[in-house]
Formats: sequence, C-alpha cells, structure tokens
Amino acid sequence: MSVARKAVAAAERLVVKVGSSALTTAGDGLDVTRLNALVDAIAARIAQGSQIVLVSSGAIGAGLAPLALGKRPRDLATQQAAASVGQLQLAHAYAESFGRYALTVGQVLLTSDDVVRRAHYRNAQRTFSRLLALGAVPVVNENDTVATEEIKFGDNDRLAALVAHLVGADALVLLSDVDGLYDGDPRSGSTRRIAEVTGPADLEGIAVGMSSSGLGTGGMVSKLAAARTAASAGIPVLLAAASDASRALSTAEVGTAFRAADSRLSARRFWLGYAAGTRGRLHLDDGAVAAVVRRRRSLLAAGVTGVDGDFEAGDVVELVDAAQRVVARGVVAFDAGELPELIGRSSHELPEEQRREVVHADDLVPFRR
Ligand SMILES: Nc1ncnc2c1ncn2[C@@H]1O[C@H](COP(=O)(O)OP(=O)(O)O)[C@@H](O)[C@H]1O
Ligand SMILES: N[C@@H](CCC(=O)OP(=O)(O)O)C(=O)O
Repeated sequence: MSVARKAVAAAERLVVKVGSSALTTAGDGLDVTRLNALVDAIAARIAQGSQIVLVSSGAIGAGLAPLALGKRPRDLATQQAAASVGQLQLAHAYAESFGRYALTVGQVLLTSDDVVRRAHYRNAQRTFSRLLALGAVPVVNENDTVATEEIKFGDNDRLAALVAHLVGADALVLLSDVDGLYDGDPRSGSTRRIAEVTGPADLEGIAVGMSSSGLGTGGMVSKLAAARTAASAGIPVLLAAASDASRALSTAEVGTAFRAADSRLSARRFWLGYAAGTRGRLHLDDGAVAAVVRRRRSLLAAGVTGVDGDFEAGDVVELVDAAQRVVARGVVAFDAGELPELIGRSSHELPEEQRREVVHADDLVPFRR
C-alpha cells in the first residue's frame, strides 16, 4: 500500500468532505439514504478511535425542492435563500443520522474571514478543538446566507483543505460523485483513473473539467487545488466516491491518493501561501521568477515589471510570471503607490530609505509547478 493510503488508514484525526452531487439531486433535494450511508462509514471510523470533522456541501441543493426551484439558481440572492432553507435540512438530517450512533453534531458555519484573518483563525481553531474534545462531530459548511461573491471561499474543497490545516488533521478525504481523478474528463470517453499522485509531475498532461451534475461548484479543478493545498501542509489526501465511503474510511484502498509533502509548512507560511486574502499582484520578469521560485531569494525591485491593486506595505500579494501564472505569494514591503517609480531599478539606484527587498524571502511562499 502507498505511503498516502497508509497515512489515511491510520489517521487519528480526519477531515471528510462530501460534495453536493453525492448528497442531493436537483428534483428531489436531499437524499437521506445516501446521507445515512455516509454517516454509517464515519461512525464506524469514530468507533475505532478516530476524530472526524465533516465538511458537508449540499445546502443549496437541499433547499431547491422545498422552494420549488427546479435547478441550481444562478443569482446569489436565490442561492442564499436556497442555502438558508437547505442548511437547516442538512443539519437536522445529520443530527438524526449521527443520533442513531448516540453521536452529537455541532454545526460550524464559516466565512472566509474566519480563516483569512489570523485572529479569527485561532478562534475557529479553539472551537473545533473543544467540540472534538467533547466528543461531538463538527459539521462544517460555508456560511452561504451571508457570503457574498467577494468574501466567498470559492468552493468547499478549498474550505475543507483549510479546515484540515486548521484542525491539524492527519488526512483529508474528499468524497464526490466520481471515484477518483481521471487522466481526462471522464465524460469525454476513454479515460483512466489515476491511483496515486506522488508529486506535481504525476499531474502533467491531465485534463480536468468542471462539475457534470450541475450541483457541485468547482469540479475536479477545485479538488486538485485543494489536494495541492493540503499536501503542501503535509496532509495526505484521498479522493473517492461517496458511495465508497466505507472503504475510503477503513482500508483507504479506493480512489486517488495524493502524497503529502515531506516537510510541513509552518502555520504562518501556510496562512501566507494558501489562506490569506491577497490585495494585489506584482508582475515578475523571468530572472526574478527563477530567483524567487528556484533559488528561494527575496524579490528585488529590479525584477518587478508591473504592479496591480491597491495594497499597503504589510499586505499579502500574488507574484505572477510573464504568462500571468501565480508563482508565489508574499508580504509586500511597500505601498502600491510607492512602487511604480522603484520597479526595474537596481538597489544601488534607489534612495537609501527605499533600498530594501520588495518581498523578503522569509515572507514569501513559492509554488512548485
Ligand atoms: N479529470 C477528471 N477526473 C475526474 N472527474 C472530473 C475530471 N474532470 C472533470 N470531472 C468532473 O468533476 C466532477 C466532480 O466535481 P463536482 O461535481 O464539483 O463534485 P462535488 O459536488 O463532489 O464537489 C465529476 O463528476 C466529473 O464529472
Ligand atoms: N456551500 C455550498 C456548497 C458549495 C460547494 O463547493 O459545493 P461542492 O462543489 O458540491 O462541494 C452548499 O452547501 O450548497
């Protein structure tokens, strides 16, 4: 068995995320039979001594039928109304279902501010830790009824990866309507499931697409991003079908396993690289990209070709290459307004008070591609 699968099978604390497409259908709303089967698998793992945090999507999907809405609405207000109705149904269904095993659930609804701001992050950490210590099963979702486009996590795969880091999970299990990662969109004909992802090289040439059910949000794209986030935090990931939850949570011999990075990022660097909100972008020339990403150097003004956004010194910004790909994130040492007259100039050309790194190496998290 692979390192990642062994780690998932042996994990003491797990985050399990289940997607909308595995719990709801557009016409009928919440599928309690499938929800019960998932809870059976989770309760069995808890009975063996593991702690589980459940991140469950499905609020919007569950709210459609009671509101007589045929398909997932496009506008935010109707999505929020559906989530408001559906979240109540979800929480109730989980409370009943876990109740069959005398397990108590606690609902945790998060907005991105709760993980993006470091003080809120620690507060959420305390709540989870106390819930788990009290033997409850935290059931987490985004607080959809108040989340606007600007403050959304984007999708629950990302939320699950951030929660996995926040609670110090030993493994993350992503359960969906598809039984793993395929080397192409499974709807497009002959594709094969990839059993193990040991690093970025295993993902080269793989075509990932969006959701097929029309209920999920991010499709495989967001699952891969979440797997990368968790793996960088040292957390192995198993991606499997919700209908295989029982095997995923016992032997872990199903789906696609993602190996975790050998070294864990510190809490601060994880926050910087994956959780913090960004306020702008710095465009880098090729030399600066090589220095920052390969040689782990600080970013100097000479290698910056452009600046976007309205940030202040101390804010987190994205560093992008000439092809507009994000190659790193870091804390910028200048206000956006100061930079245009400094960029492209080498340090000795700058006034003494501005002769410092634009982003110091200690405040910078480069991404491997
Ligand atoms: N390379 C791929 N491998 C597996 N699934 C893929 C791939 N590309 C696109 N998909 C689609 O992604 C879907 C899962 O995403 P989504 O519906 O958002 O799930 P969830 O609701 O569980 O978050 C699958 O049903 C599948 O149609
Ligand atoms: N918070 C939303 C889910 C958003 C989401 O990411 O859904 P999914 O892609 O199915 O995990 C809901 O509960 O409907």
